[in-house]
Amino acid sequence: MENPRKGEQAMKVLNLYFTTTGNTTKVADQIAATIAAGGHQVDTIRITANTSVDLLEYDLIFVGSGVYEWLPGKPLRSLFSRLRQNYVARGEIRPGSPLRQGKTGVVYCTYGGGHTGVNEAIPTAKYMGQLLEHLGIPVIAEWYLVGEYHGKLQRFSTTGRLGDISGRPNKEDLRQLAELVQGILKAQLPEINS
Ligand SMILES: Cc1cc2nc3c(=O)[nH]c(=O)nc-3n(C[C@H](O)[C@H](O)[C@H](O)COP(=O)(O)O)c2cc1C
Repeated sequence: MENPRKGEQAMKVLNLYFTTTGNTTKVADQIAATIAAGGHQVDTIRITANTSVDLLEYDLIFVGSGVYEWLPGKPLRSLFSRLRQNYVARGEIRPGSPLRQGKTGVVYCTYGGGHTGVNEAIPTAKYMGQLLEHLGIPVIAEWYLVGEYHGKLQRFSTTGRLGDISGRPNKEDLRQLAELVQGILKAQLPEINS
């Protein structure tokens, strides 16, 4: 685990996510735990209709959602639409989207892939990444985690393109996720590894 060195500033991390059936919560919880164990401050926010947040207050931003009809959930899309308008009004989204030094984004989704596999999740990750990139925050990773279907669509958990995805994300998925998060933390503090 990469802890910030003594005297080195811990990062301020945003862990913003949307879920309807709980799979993405498991992922967001693992991200939060891994970041906190790395000695950084993390704000975890589950998006609802009333969520407000300023992405520009953070050094490192994780945004995640389940995939619903190929896109993030509506509350996330509404939030991103409000934020985009707000940042345009504040002059924070500029032509050419100049890069902001010291800011980094990661987007991820949990998806069932019942019809076309990961292809139906890609629009979700790309959608979420665009607000960050418009703000000049580079998206350095897109993660696609398999998430079982709950409720009426449950049968797709065993009959879809990805085979039997019951119980996912499972322990092993979350273990691998923690390694990916550690890799992102390492990438933010390269001097520690030199
Ligand atoms: C109403 C609904 C629509 C869904 N649509 C898609 C879809 O278009 N593509 C896909 O890959 N998975 C789809 N899924 C599966 C979910 O993306 C997957 O189970 C995800 O992990 C759900 O995240 P959550 O539990 O955090 O809400 C859908 C699930 C539901 C309940």
